Amino acid sequence: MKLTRDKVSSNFSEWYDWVLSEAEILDYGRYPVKGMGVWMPYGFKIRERVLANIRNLLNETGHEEVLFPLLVPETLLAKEAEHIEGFQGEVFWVTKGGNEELDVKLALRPTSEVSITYMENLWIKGYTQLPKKYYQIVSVFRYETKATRPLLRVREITTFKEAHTIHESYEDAERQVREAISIYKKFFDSLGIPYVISVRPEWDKFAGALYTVAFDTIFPDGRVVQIGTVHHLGQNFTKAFDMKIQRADGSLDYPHQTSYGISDRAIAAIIAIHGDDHGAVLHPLVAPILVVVIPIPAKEEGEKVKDYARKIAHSLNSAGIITKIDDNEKATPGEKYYYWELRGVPLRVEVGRRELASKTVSIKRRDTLESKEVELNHLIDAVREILKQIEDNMRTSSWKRMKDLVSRVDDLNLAKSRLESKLGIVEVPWCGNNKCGLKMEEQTGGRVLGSPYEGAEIQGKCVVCGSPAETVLRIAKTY
Ligand SMILES: Nc1ncnc2c1ncn2[C@@H]1O[C@H](COS(=O)(=O)NC(=O)[C@@H](N)CS)[C@@H](O)[C@H]1O
Repeated sequence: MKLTRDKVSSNFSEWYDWVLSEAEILDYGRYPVKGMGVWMPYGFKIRERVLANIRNLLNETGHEEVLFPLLVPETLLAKEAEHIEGFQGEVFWVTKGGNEELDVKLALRPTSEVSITYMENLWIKGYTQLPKKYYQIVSVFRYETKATRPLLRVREITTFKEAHTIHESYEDAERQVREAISIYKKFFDSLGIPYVISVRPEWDKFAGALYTVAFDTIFPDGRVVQIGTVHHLGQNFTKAFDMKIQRADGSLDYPHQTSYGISDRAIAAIIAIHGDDHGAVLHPLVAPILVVVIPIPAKEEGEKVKDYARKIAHSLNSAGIITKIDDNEKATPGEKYYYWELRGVPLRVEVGRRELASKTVSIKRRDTLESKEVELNHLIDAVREILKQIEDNMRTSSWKRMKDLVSRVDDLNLAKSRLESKLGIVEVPWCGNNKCGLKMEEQTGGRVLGSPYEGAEIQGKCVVCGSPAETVLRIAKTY
């Protein structure tokens, strides 16, 4: 399937499904429950490496991993009015145990604010225990009624990395929002995934939040995907649970909370944004195999070539560079190239009689498909250096591709036509009035992502009402 990566291509969706199934990452659409797929061994290893990455970032910033029950009683979920209202249509309910009707129906958690606040109310009595930063990496369930898509819009999110924090003051929770944003920046930067950070509009914040800050990225088809969100919850949930703590000045008050989460969409972004015509291009940080060694069969000296290949694989593995040798007799080198390129292995080492004779190896990069000859005794350093170059190249090229799809326009019709032709994100001057913001969605057919979390240059006139702009609003076609 020919797919030009840089053109905003309509068959991105087919490419995406093709890579996930052909590379045996995820078997999606065949398991007999809509919106749920099966992680296959290779994909499961990618998933484990992504989770290890976010775990490290959370653990080194004082977050403590916990594990809450999957089932949430309706009485808890209903505590925070806006929250239950927002999730009402998205909850899977358990209503029976064996042959008995349950007296209180139980939700499969769609997210865990109410479960965590309920238990914090038992655990936390005073400000000396604060702040607390918990997180869990669990499955959450949402009865999505729009078309489901593997990893992007599923009914079981299997890698929901949700963090929940609690603080003595609004300001300390605000500081935590900033910390969460810097953690998510590090996470996406380490994977070379580009993003814009926006404060979601009032009408599109998380149900139960004071405000929501979201990370959005642009997929190769030009559509925008929300890949992470950070919410300041204020006292909404602690008031709903009547949870008061003793403050430093001795007064009793409701503590303030935040929550933030990244779902399977992070893996969807790694596959979609870095992939190419040959399949996945895996980031070295999450690739289950970093180097595949392929011996080129030779009539004479065939055994020597294989020994040479085995020696190379052994020295790379001993240096901690996960390497696999593909000495499958039944496949030709060309078939092996196709097989491992589809799976996005960052480096391929080809060794034949020529390399044996000259004590060199030929290294082929998966990201640029460039080859280079390397002396055997420089192999380890060369591989390490090239893996670093791959990381840098993946990040810079994906940021450039995204930046080319973000444009500033000062006219609503131009914004509409831009979204229809190029998709991506348009930024228009905005007076800050929600009425004007909603009008922009109506008139462009796009969705308002919100205003830049940081660094908006404020100039021009609101494209709807003409009054002086306070900031810009980002509009896009989203998943
Ligand atoms: N059906 C879905 N499939 C895949 N990812 C989803 C789905 N619904 C939401 N997400 C992702 O999950 C992230 C967090 O979800 S959320 O509703 O915005 N926020 C929360 O649930 C908060 N409790 C923070 S953990 C979103 O940013 C979005 O990227």
